[in-house]
Amino acid sequence: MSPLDHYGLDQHWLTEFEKLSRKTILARVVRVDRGEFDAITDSGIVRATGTGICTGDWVTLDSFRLVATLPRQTAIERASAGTTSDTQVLGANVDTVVVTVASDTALDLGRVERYITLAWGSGAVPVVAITKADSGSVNEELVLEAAPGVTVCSTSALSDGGIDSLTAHLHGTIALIGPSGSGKSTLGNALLGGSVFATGATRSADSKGRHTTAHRELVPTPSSGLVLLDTPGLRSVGVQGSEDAVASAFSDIDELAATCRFGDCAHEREPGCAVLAAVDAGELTERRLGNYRKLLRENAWATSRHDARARREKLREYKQISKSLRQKYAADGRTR
Ligand SMILES: Nc1nc2c(ncn2[C@@H]2O[C@H](COP(=O)(O)OP(=O)(O)OP(=O)(O)O)[C@@H](O)[C@H]2O)c(=O)[nH]1
Ligand SMILES: [Zn+2]
Repeated sequence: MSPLDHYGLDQHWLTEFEKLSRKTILARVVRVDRGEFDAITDSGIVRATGTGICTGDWVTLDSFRLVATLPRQTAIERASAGTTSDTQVLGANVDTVVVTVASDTALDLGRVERYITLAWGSGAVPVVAITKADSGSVNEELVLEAAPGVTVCSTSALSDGGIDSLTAHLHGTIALIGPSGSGKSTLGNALLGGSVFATGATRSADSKGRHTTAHRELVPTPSSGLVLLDTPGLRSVGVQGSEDAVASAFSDIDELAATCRFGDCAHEREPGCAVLAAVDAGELTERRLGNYRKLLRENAWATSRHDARARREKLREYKQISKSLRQKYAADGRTR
């Protein structure tokens, strides 16, 4: 058996690889540092050079240099905070995104919805894991308001509670995402059956947690055939570029909207609005509808900002071309 088999190698990647040059070797990116990365190959972990890749990517190498990145099947991308319109890829080729929600922290349903939107937007399937079920009051029923149609499992890494039933819902490459201190690394270790990821003691006063996972690293589980990707706690999660992801995360509202009287109903005050009727009937909370609108707005804004940047880059390119053409004509003029 090749080490790659433990890192999620399947027929899809073999087929993709066969389309490329046979002189290279197939590898999967396990960990990325500045300009360098660790990758697993047929003959174990190697250190290679290259940029533009992220943990989870399938790549080809030639003498420890990156040659090509195979097309990503999924990518967890978040809009980075601040004024740029850059996105940050947190992990590639992830099959299941486990969103961790700590039972001992005040439940923030809006944040859960945000993470679930991020997960659907990646192309992977989200699963919610309530962590620290041994100490806290957040339960599955409470979380389901923010996650209709999504599997929600209560777990405790201390007592091993719920780990097996969570594992039953996982397949392939798993990414753990959630706020700092929400128990991602501890859950990851429980899934691995050992201590691989560094865990941190939370500051008990505010339960905010210190950042303990500095690197995103792929680790195969010995028994269940899963590959785990631990991510650092995220302070902010911007969503962008995917109205479909918002529609998936809010499938209940999406389904209601299909039965509104007007096809272009904005669910503000239109007659025959099924969404507002559901709010009136107590079937949908104002909070959830409000967050749905907010994520749609944020998504539209990020997309337009992205388009504006693309236009600026195009313009800069044209200016560069016309400048070099002017120089060329000027030079031609002199020699003529
Ligand atoms: N009681 C209890 N405590 C837990 C459980 N899981 C995690 N903790 C504690 O919660 C704290 C944070 O856990 P981590 O696993 O480090 O959290 P994290 O999400 O990986 O944090 P970052 O790496 O900072 O993003 C640690 O003190 C853990 O011991 C659990 O099931 N029960
Ligand atoms: Zn409506």
